[in-house]
Amino acid sequence: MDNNSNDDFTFCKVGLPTDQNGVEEKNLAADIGGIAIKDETSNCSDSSESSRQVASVDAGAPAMKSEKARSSTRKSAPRTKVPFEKGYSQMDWLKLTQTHPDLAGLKGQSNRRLVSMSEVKQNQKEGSMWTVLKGRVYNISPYMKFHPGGVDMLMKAVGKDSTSLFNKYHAWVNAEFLLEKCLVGTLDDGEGTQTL
Ligand code: HEM
Repeated sequence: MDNNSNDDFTFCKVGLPTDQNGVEEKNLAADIGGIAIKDETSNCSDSSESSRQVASVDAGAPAMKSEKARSSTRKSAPRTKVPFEKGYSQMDWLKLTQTHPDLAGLKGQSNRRLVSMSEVKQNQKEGSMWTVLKGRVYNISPYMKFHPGGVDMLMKAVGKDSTSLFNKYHAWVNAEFLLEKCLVGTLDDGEGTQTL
């Protein structure tokens, strides 16, 4: 995979909006694999809505929902976005989802199956960290280092239903799209595992 920094993209450009720290402004617009992603603006260390950065994926499946939806659902959770490590930007994640053959770790098993909560709890190891989000079960292990809120925050989701935590911090984020390739199955509310 090409790790050229010119390809790097993040939902949040870390640093000051102006060049006060010598941080170079660069055009983050990119077009990768037919998905055009625009960087429409400045910085996210400022908590005001007007200066928030908005990212959109022009492929009919936006990674984040509309600004209107974001402001109407937003609660007062603190902003704690972390700088991404080189090679772990959101653009890098999108590239990985397009190239990796088995991010969910299904090993040939179908993801159209019901998964029990006890099975979710059993998957908390490196490489296989499951969480429940809006009734779906995902292996979030591969997404860990790509999570803009940091590994520690995402670790809180492992082995449990993270829907309320997810909504508390960012109900506007389109996890169905971001984690599409990490889908393991659908939560079986009534326990017991069976094929759909
Ligand atoms: C399980 C799937 C999750 C996905 C796909 C996901 C994705 C994201 C994305 C895309 C952002 C950037 C949002 C933005 O720029 O506005 C973000 C930020 C963040 N996430 Fe998550 N997240 C997940 C779970 C969680 C959980 C469970 C927590 C808390 C325990 C959490 C805490 C945060 C925090 C604190 C930020 C930084 C918020 C900000 O400053 O705007 N995330 N996450």
